[in-house]
Amino acid sequence: MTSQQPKYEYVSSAKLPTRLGNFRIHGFVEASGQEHVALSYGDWKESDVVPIRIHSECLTGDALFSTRCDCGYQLEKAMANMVEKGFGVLLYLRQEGRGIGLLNKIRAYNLQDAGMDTVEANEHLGFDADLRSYDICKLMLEKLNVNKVELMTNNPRKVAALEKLGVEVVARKPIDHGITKDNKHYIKTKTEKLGHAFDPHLFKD
Ligand SMILES: Nc1nc2c(ncn2[C@@H]2O[C@H](COP(=O)(O)OP(=O)(O)OP(=O)(O)O)[C@@H](O)[C@H]2O)c(=O)[nH]1
Repeated sequence: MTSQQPKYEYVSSAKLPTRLGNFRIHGFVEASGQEHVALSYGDWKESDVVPIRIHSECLTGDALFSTRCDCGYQLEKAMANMVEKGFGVLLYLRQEGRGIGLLNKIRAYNLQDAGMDTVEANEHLGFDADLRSYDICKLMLEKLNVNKVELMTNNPRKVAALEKLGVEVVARKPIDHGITKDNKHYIKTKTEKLGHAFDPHLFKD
């Protein structure tokens, strides 16, 4: 009998003091070699509903303070919410640019500056609007002893993906954070074309 190689593996964890509080970082790897991390804050019981954020990598927004998108604002707000609540988990997935990668995202920025929206720009480059997978989240949550979640997101695809994986999503917590003059159009497109649950009044001038 041949043993099947696991698709995802837990690797290691360590303390991660941050500007927002003392987290722990947990490393995971896919069979393809793609690395991902989870951050945990505080402690919880198996029966607790744990506030979580599933965040896809956005180097420009998360690390370089870009205001073209709302990513960096949401990341910070989600981590701050966990500290305020006393516990929580961030699943940080390395799927940059909704899966098209950093350099294609930069190409897409140029197309957006020339008048396309974020979905049209992806399509122009030959990609679907959203190429992400959330399958690894199941192993990450199991490893962290999380059974029931309150998911911080405006993206209905994330809720559906978790439910399909058998994770109990007790509630969705909206994260309408970080709307700027630079990203208003981007967020409006996510709402109109990708089904994100933003309140339309947020886009009014
Ligand atoms: N293709 C493309 N991707 C972008 C652009 N701006 C940001 N992104 C990517 O969009 C993704 C945003 O992911 P998340 O922060 O998980 O959020 P979301 O799917 O928008 O949903 P929320 O949970 O509601 O925030 C990241 O992978 C970013 O790199 C863009 O202009 N074009």
